[in-house]
Amino acid sequence: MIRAIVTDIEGTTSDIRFVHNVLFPYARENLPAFIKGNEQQPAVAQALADLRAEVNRPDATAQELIEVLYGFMDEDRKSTALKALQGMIWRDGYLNGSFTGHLYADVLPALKQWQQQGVALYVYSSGSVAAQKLLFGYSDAGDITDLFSGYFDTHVGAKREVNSYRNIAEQIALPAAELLFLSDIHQELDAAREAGWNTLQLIRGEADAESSHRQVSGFDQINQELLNS
Ligand SMILES: CSCCC(=O)C(=O)COP(=O)(O)O
Ligand SMILES: [Mg+2]
Repeated sequence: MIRAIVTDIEGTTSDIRFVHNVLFPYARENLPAFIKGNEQQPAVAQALADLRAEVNRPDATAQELIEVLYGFMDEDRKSTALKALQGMIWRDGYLNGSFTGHLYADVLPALKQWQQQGVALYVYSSGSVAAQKLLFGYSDAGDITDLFSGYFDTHVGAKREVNSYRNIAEQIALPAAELLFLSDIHQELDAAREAGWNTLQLIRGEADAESSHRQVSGFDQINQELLNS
């Protein structure tokens, strides 16, 4: 019996094109001005210190770190420091109405139904917890953050590592066999399954022939039978 569902965002609740064509370019364009204008702010200073440690360059200047961050963005590196800074930059974009967080049409009705059935809902994304709360707080359907009981980011570990799912299960305080992870990426689902979790793959676009996970094309296909099986 599934007692908690943990969902990925990009490619699962939300269109990958929203992340790659709207969020990422917005962070890119605003990065230099944001760093230069805010580098003394404690949260920004902490992220820059984490980045210096990550690249083992303790004396790197803000300008040098901006170059590092552009390199990370080019390779879509899931660096915790980069993700923290992107989330801070996106905040302005959500607040000034530049965009709202994309949600597939099948997501909100399913989340509401699962919550009413007593299934606890969580988010796990490489995007920072702050960025996750912004996306769901300023979503196409308004603020839906009250649907979720908790949020996890790379502070619990990377999404393709088994230990990350062990850490999440420990924090949710449920056995892995009662947890379901929803993601579009089979390598993430492989890691969750190795940790004992149930898995379902969202196929929002192209088929994934290399996956051994059960697949659905939307949250509306995740019915009671699937949750109980
Ligand atoms: C909070 S939405 C932005 C997601 C993000 O920054 C990202 O890198 C998506 O990575 P994921 O591993 O969650 O697919
Ligand atoms: Mg994804």
